[in-house]
Amino acid sequence: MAVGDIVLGPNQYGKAEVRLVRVTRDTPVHEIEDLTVTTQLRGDFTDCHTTGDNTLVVATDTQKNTVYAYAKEHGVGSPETFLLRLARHFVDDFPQVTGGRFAADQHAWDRIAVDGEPHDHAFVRTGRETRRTVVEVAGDDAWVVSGFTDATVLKSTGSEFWGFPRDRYTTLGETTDRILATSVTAWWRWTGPDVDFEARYPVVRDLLLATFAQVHSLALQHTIFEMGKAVLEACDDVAEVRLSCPNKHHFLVDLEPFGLENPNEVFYAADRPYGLIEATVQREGAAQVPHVWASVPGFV
Ligand SMILES: O=c1[nH]c(=O)c2[nH]c(=O)[nH]c2[nH]1
Repeated sequence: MAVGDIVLGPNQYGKAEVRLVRVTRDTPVHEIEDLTVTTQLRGDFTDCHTTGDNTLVVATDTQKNTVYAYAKEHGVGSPETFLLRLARHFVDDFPQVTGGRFAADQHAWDRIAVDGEPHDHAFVRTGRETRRTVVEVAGDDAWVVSGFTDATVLKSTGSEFWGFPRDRYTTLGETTDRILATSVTAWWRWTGPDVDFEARYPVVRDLLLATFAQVHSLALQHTIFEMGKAVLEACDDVAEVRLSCPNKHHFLVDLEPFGLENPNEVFYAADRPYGLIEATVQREGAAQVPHVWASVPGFV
């Protein structure tokens, strides 16, 4: 092949955002699991792209059907386990599939309370954050990242911001007591695929949010580093943590024109612009896996 010939570069394909609701109804107390699943296969698909020969193409419709059939046959369980099981099927059962990317968002439901009791089969979607996972597979290797988006958190004190450089464009005042609010997007990479994800996910998630609450913040940068550090210190099965946090500014309203004092009580919650603070927290010298992070949405 001569230099300059047109060739196919990296590619993947699959079904995006398969909406799956699995009801477990073995007893009168039903359980629901609600996921949005994306499958993307990688492998020997050159002929399809270059000549239209579909001999090796596992149709995206088949991929979608497999998601539903696997939910019936194997149940869902943790989204991570569900994706690993799907990934192994596509890679092990189709020789042309060498790997892929598999992603799931989990939508949370609570039981509706009736007379103070949780109802057996009626649910309300919670406004909580969305749990997410991405699984990357290449041959026998698998990498799993878990995380969540849109966990909106606020502390009404315990946050300072001062000591920053001042130039002729600086108007921001220094403060030793402000509201700190953000919508946490957090992702962490597990050291391997053999993790009890259902047990470990809430441990990491709760630790991140508890650290947000407990750290006396000198900057949002300071807080998010401490959040990641707390997880790495407590969890041997987590290799690294990535956080993306918009600084949801709360500006003190000037009530002086109305003859009122405002000792950090009345704020204007600004929408835009917002500071966007992002960081990776990792173990020194640890091996990096940039190809996994390249497929995690929402990171620079
Ligand atoms: O926690 C903060 N970090 C910043 O970098 C910054 N910049 C700013 O204007 N406010 C803040 N707050």
